[in-house]
Amino acid sequence: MGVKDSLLTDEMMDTIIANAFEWIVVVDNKGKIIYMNDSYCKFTEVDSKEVIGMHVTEVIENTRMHEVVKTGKEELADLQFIRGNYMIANRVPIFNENNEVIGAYGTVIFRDTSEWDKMNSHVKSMLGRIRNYLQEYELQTGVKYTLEDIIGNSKLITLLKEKVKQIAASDVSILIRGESGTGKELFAHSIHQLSNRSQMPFIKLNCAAIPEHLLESELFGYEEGAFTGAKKGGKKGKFLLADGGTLFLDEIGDMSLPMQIKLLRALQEGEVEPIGATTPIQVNVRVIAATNRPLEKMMEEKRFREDLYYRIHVIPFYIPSLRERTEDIPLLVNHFIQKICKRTGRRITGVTEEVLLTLSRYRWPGNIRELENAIQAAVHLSSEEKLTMQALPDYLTDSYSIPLGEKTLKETLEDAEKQAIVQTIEKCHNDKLVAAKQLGISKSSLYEKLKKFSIQ
Ligand SMILES: Nc1ncnc2c1ncn2[C@@H]1O[C@H](COP(=O)(O)OP(=O)(O)OP(=O)(O)O)[C@@H](O)[C@H]1O
Repeated sequence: MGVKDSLLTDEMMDTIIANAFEWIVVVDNKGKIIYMNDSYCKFTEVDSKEVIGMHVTEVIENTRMHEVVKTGKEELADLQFIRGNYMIANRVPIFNENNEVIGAYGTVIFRDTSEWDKMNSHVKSMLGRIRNYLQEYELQTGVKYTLEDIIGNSKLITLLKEKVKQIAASDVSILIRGESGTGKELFAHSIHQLSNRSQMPFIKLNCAAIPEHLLESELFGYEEGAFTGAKKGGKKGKFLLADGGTLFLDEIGDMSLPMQIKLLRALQEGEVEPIGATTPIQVNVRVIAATNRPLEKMMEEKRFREDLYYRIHVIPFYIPSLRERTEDIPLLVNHFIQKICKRTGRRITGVTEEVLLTLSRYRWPGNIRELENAIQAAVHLSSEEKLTMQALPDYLTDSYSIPLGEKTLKETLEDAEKQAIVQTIEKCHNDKLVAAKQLGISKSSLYEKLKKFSIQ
């Protein structure tokens, strides 16, 4: 709605601009004043009608408005000394449709830079306090991320963020599924941070990273002298460290069957028995588990226990891959550029259209982690203000080329067929009937192909 159609009348606009907190001056292309608002006139002790037509240098000390109409270049946040004070001035040229400068407008934001200094130091001290508080909170609880750290405005991510808010307080177990690098850990932290346990510890254990024989002592701890090599005083297990808080079991699909039994027992009984202990210890822990493994198939093959599955799968939580939400790529790219520039002191303002298109087309098997690494490499390689195709790692720009000479024609065609099937099923959110329709084949022939290519 334009000003003319709105309830705002021209008189109202005049009053607002005349008394605006900012001082405003408008000049023509010769530097002659055509408007100066009341508050600016009061300060410079001139009459708002009399100044019209005067050269701006006759009215305002140290002005550069007459220069801006000559250069056509805006000058932002410039310091200008007026009547004994440094002020912060913005000067912006005005162009006509032929791109000729027809004038300029200037604003002065702070009448006195001490106001600005005060405000600046106040903001800085607040930021410092918040940072200290966050560091302390991270140190005390282990929580590194909150929902605000999850970047993305696609429908899928927005819905997931809503779901986090709904389920965080419920205190039930959650199983987060999703490919590697999709942000499972970020979501686990955010759920804990929004739960009633947020002031208690968030403890992470990567079940795939710990050798089988050490996993039990990592989870449940041990008593002094429990085995040769045991530490003096024993060791607290992750369960006890997480008491009152949340235990995040990453890569739970990689846990061996004997460990699954022990974990299930601890979850069911609410108690753990450190190795070498004679009595169990009560614990109150919420478990958030994560995996990229096909647990249902593993259950069929008796590689994952059904009872444990149902114990941890109270609320399923699926994080879509990056290729299912390419709308998030521009925001993520900017986020990572800013993050990396802040860390390295580089000045990169964005990416070219071509780069954005390339990034949106790539399949991102390593998801957001891979995107972050690619941007990091590009920022380091770039000497331009915007990231260009030259700065992108080769594999991103070559991703559509066919590996000539490496595969037979039959294999190449099969690869393409497989890729088309996987992508379509993902796009249809696993609805095979819809996917078959989109691929132009029957449901039974889709199932045949899934079997042929061992697609789960
Ligand atoms: N939505 C997001 N916004 C910003 N950064 C993200 C987002 N999702 C993931 N990341 C970043 O991507 C990286 C991988 O995230 P994370 O470790 O949570 O993934 P994951 O799914 O747990 O991976 P894995 O299964 O390999 O453990 C981290 O550096 C994280 O900060």
